[in-house]
Amino acid sequence: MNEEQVSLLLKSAALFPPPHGVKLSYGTAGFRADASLLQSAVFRVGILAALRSFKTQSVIGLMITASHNKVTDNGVKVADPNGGMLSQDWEPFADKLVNASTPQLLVSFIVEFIKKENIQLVGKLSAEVWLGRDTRPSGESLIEVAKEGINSIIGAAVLDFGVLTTPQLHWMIRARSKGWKATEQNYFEQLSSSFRCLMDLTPNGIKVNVEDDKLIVDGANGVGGEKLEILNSMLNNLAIEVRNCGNDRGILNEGVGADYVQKEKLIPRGFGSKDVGKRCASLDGDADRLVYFSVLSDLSNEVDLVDGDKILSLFAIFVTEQLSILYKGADPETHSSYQARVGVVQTAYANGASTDYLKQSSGLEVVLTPTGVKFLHEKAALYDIGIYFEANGHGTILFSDGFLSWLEAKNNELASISEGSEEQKAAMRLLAVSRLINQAVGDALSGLLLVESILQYKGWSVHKWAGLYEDLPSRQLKVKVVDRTAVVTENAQTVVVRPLGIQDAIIAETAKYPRGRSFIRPSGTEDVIRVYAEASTQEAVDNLANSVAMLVDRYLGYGSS
Ligand SMILES: CC(=O)N[C@H]1[C@@H](OP(=O)(O)O)O[C@H](CO)[C@@H](O)[C@@H]1O
Ligand SMILES: [Mg+2]
Repeated sequence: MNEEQVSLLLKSAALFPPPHGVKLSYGTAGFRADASLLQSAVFRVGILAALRSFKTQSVIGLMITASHNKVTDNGVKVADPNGGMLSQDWEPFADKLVNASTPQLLVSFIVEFIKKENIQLVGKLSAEVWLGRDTRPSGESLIEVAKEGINSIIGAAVLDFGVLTTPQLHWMIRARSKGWKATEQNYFEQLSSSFRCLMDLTPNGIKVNVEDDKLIVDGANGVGGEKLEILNSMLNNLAIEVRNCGNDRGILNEGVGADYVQKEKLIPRGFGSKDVGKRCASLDGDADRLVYFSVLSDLSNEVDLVDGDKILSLFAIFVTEQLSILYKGADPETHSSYQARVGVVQTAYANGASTDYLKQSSGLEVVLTPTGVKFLHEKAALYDIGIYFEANGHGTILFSDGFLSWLEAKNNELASISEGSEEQKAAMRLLAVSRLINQAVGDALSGLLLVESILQYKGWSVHKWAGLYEDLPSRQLKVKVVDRTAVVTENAQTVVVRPLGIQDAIIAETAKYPRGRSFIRPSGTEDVIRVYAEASTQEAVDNLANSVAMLVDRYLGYGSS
């Protein structure tokens, strides 16, 4: 690094000192905290994004969002050129950068890192970072801080796209690095045209009166509602009513949104007895999560939840069905030349009934990873068609390049010999799915359109779908502790290895309940320990979850030391 660069960094870093006594970690999905604590972190992630762009010689994304967290929180995360999360081997550098206590230390870490990574900051090479933010009020000023960070690396350019959903930015970055059209408008066009294509391929005989069959969407008072309205205006074969758009004084994620509906299993604000039995969906604050639900009765606030596990099951059913249609007509030789490997990926939060269902009914390979999309995505990418979902509704489908080129060729071949045949339609459907679904990252909007087209294709109501299998009763709780980093887990985060003794206590407690299962882990996005429990009845699972929460408090709570 030359002198000019060093002095620019020292000068600008001095404007954004890190808050005293706050240690931040890149966590499950970037740095998150109360927005007032984030200026320094965002500035430094701006630097990191510019360096990442120099290193990869591709456009990098930087998103300001705290997703489902409360409106006063915010966060920052980086999208890599493939549209996925920041490569995990850069996370320790991100932690080091953000927690450096002085500008001098910050600069010395940067110097050391660019040497280690052999990043060339000089010569003809340049860098470019694209910015997006959700609708949090603090986002406006944090975006400006991110720009300061990026601009403090000489040769780095910045493009600010304003308010976007997180998956839109990831999609745009992926499209850009593949040399495709990459604007927000291109995103809407690709989603709407591939959705239309899927709807056109719906088998004859399914007559749908779209007005009677309206989908009602809870936008979490965030960015998703307004973007869905735009998408909706480009579709003419689906009726969507969006509520909780954030323009009716509702507060982001407060009593609304996918996280609330999935974790509390209660109806979001703005929904009520008038909606009993209707097909409803809920997005989270940055629209990368999607769950469906129906209002159970006008006497209670409870929902019949159709969570990420059931979306995963629906996608798996559809994909395997299309593959078998495609293979049926193929001569055995061609067929054996490409046997697509299909795999599904879940986390320990997946309802046990869903895992059983997927294994038994579809015979698919089911893999478990730790929580966090970065882990699921990585595993799903190992298949020709990898479908991953977290129970909370974050997930997508990944298609391998090899499979897609085979599929394109197959489609062309079928079009020339048997245009309009069932086999060719199956090929076209799978191709349309690969364009509709956001292959960069889980995306509530593209996921929603895929769900809608599959329900139409199958002629299924939300109730029929919900009845694929019955969820085991489950409960999630959060416990505030002195130091959540004291909890160390292994085995896809299902076994606690520190503090000593607590795992045995959890096992002993769980053994008291038929079909009992419980685990704890530190949240990567909130300052809490999460408790998950499952058992054969709701009463039993509530007791189990409460007992485990008490164990957490005994071992780690404020009275524990
Ligand atoms: C139980 C749960 O839903 N955890 C969520 C939540 O992470 P935690 O590390 O559990 O706070 O936010 C992540 C980012 O959105 C998401 O990937 C993850 O699934
Ligand atoms: Mg989110």
